[in-house]
Amino acid sequence: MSLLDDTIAAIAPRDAGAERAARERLDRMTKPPGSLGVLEDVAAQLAGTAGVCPAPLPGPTAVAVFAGDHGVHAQGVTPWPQEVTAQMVANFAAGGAVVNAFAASLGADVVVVDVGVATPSAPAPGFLDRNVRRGTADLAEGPAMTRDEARRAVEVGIEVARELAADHGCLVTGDMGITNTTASAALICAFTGATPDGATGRGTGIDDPTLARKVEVVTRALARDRSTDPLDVLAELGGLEHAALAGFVLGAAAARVPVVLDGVIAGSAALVAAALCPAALEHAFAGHVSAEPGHALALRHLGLRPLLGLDLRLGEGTGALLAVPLVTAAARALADVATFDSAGVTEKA
Ligand SMILES: Cc1cc2ncn([C@H]3O[C@H](COP(=O)(O)O)[C@@H](O)[C@H]3O)c2cc1C
Ligand SMILES: O=C(O)c1cccnc1
Repeated sequence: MSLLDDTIAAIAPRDAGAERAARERLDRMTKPPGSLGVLEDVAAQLAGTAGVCPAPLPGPTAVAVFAGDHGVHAQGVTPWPQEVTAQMVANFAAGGAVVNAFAASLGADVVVVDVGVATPSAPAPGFLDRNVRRGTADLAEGPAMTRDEARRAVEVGIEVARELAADHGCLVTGDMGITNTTASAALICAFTGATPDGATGRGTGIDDPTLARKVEVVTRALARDRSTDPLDVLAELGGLEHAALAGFVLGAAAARVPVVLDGVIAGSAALVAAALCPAALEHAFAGHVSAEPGHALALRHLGLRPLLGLDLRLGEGTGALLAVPLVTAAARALADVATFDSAGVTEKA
């Protein structure tokens, strides 16, 4: 069996008993039942993933930033040059990007993974060279990659999740890849049935003619015949970082470590993971909903409620990192808060 098959076979749904115990404890805690709203769902989910109530605090935290380049850049769907991907990889490794600042504010580790960047990067602490291919082919013209490349990039994500899960209790998705919102839109349309017009957004902030071109590119890619097999759809329309992110979600679920998803790139990759193994998403949180319109469509399809809505449209893992304190707070409340009995507080009549 391949690493991908083994990983899917190892993924189990959340533990219903631990989750029930969490719900019962949340109702006995010194607060009106239900008063923590969505954080009660977060706490119960954490217990279900850990298989024990209360769940251990979900830390330390690591964000994995998967980087890749895209042949569809040739279609003029972004004003940014492709070399910005490799330049930002160097910036992440030097600690100079927004993701580094947000991670530092949490004490989270940042790992940068070249899974598909067009040019090699210099070795650096926290940088992993797991390049599968130096950028995808142009998805407007034909398949972005082969099925074998897609599977190998998925397995990079699984391996990174497995390595990080050995000494982290909370995993966070990050991405870098100029033009990757185009591939994200194509994946979202393919998996949810959304229209290119509805799922395609302005990415880094493009003008109207560029947006029209981007919608046309996504429409053209989707018009090709393709199989419905999730790996084939990924190979046809996705990016190498999307593939690795799908694997990262699967690997976290197999290791029973909660994973917090970032924006539209992670959301589209999570659709691939869910198509390969629906139970994997039981262990995921949507950190936020980004300004990219396809992201809300992906989350709705996945049945995930975003923890934050801040109109972010950056990626890198930034929105997901901002949600980590909410996940930690939910876990701490479940673990620490007294019950009516233990605190001697009288319950409602
Ligand atoms: C300097 C810079 C830093 C970034 N960090 C994340 N992204 C984000 O923007 C890109 C996707 O947008 P599009 O599809 O429009 O190219 C991805 O690299 C994503 O991570 C960045 C983009 C830029 C320019
Ligand atoms: O949703 C995101 O994370 C996003 C949106 C625009 C550009 N880059 C990332």
